[in-house]
Amino acid sequence: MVKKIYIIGLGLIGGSIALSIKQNDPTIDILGFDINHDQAAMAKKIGAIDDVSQTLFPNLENIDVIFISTPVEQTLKIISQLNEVRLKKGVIVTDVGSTKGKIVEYAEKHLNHSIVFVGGHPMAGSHKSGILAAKSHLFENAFYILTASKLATSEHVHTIIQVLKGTKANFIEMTPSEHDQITGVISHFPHIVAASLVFQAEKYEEQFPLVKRLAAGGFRDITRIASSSPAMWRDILLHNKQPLLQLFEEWISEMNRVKQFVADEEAEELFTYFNHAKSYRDGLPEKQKGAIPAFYDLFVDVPDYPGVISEVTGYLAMEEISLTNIRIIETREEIYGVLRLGFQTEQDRENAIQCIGKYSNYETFII
Ligand SMILES: NC(=O)C1=CN([C@@H]2O[C@H](COP(=O)(O)OP(=O)(O)OC[C@H]3O[C@@H](n4cnc5c(N)ncnc54)[C@H](O)[C@@H]3O)[C@@H](O)[C@H]2O)C=CC1
Ligand SMILES: O=C(O)C(=O)Cc1ccc(O)cc1
Repeated sequence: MVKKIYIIGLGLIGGSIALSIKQNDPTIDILGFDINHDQAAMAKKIGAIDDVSQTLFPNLENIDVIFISTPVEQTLKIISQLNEVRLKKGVIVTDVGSTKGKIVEYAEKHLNHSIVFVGGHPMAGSHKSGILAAKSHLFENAFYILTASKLATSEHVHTIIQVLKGTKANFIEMTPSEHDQITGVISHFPHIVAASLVFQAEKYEEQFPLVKRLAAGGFRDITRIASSSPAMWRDILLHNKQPLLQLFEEWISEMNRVKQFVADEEAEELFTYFNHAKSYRDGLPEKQKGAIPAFYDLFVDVPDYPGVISEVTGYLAMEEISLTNIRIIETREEIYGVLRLGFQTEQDRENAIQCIGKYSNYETFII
């Protein structure tokens, strides 16, 4: 039975895990540490953890499970020191890193046999960092991948699943190599593409200063993840080198294929290209959160006067509906403006439609 947990790294993911564990079982005692003391203090203030440790390795002899939720290079450094620490025999150590191969291999090679390592990766998150972005429901409906090390039994894996029950995630087991290839294609490589599109636009801005002002809508959507933590993504790319090198090759040859269609004005091939992409994408599961989560957007036609944003957000606050994003779309010059509101879940968006309809006559629509 898990009673005491230690969380190292109290940012977006460590904080969200702490909140979900606490919400599900307040009797579990959570001790936390972060090299950034303000993050740790804030984690305690918002009730994510019970106590802050002032050092990385305080007395941990009564800790049942240790979560390492730091950037992946830091995770390796922390694992490398665990053998020197007095820990409970059979303690389970798990992590949340976006890569698994290097971490699990390192843990298997270096940890003594009284420490059981189970790799973990919640496949949801955000481009935001830090404890203030943490949410107890961040992983609801998302996949949470577990990659057991050689020493871990199904009982150890089950213990981690039990501890993380409050995340309401869908747990799935795979090998570290499967994990790294899959996340390479659906998460890591798309981050590289997003950043490269931003570079391309920035270069064009020298010649066409309007680029920045016109880069709204689709461009913002496809490049949102380029706003993620640079240090975190640097480490992820360095950890997942081989699968990513393979993906670069495949991507470049795919770009060359499409480039040729354009050069040769192959209308039919271009139609087939987009049509195939559309039908595959349209078939992706919608309700499940993926590594790159969907945000549920709602558009509201509002009159263009000062205070209208606080009016609408005030209605949502009255009904305790949380927003993840808010933006005014300024491309129209008529009397009405459009407010784009982002929600974490489809249910929140549905509640917002009802709420705005109840308090105002503003028209809401979904695209
Ligand atoms: N951001 C995301 O959407 C997701 C991130 N991940 C993984 O989760 C891990 C953490 O990412 P985030 O929570 O997003 O980052 P974050 O930047 O919000 O939090 C990381 C925290 O770790 C602390 N930290 C760094 N080095 C430390 C050390 N040596 N000892 C103690 N604390 C240390 C930082 O001060 C920071 O508070 C990364 O490995 C990342 O790959 C996994 C899923 C989603
Ligand atoms: O912001 C986004 O959409 C992300 O891509 C979140 C994310 C970041 C890292 C992960 O390992 C998993 C999910």
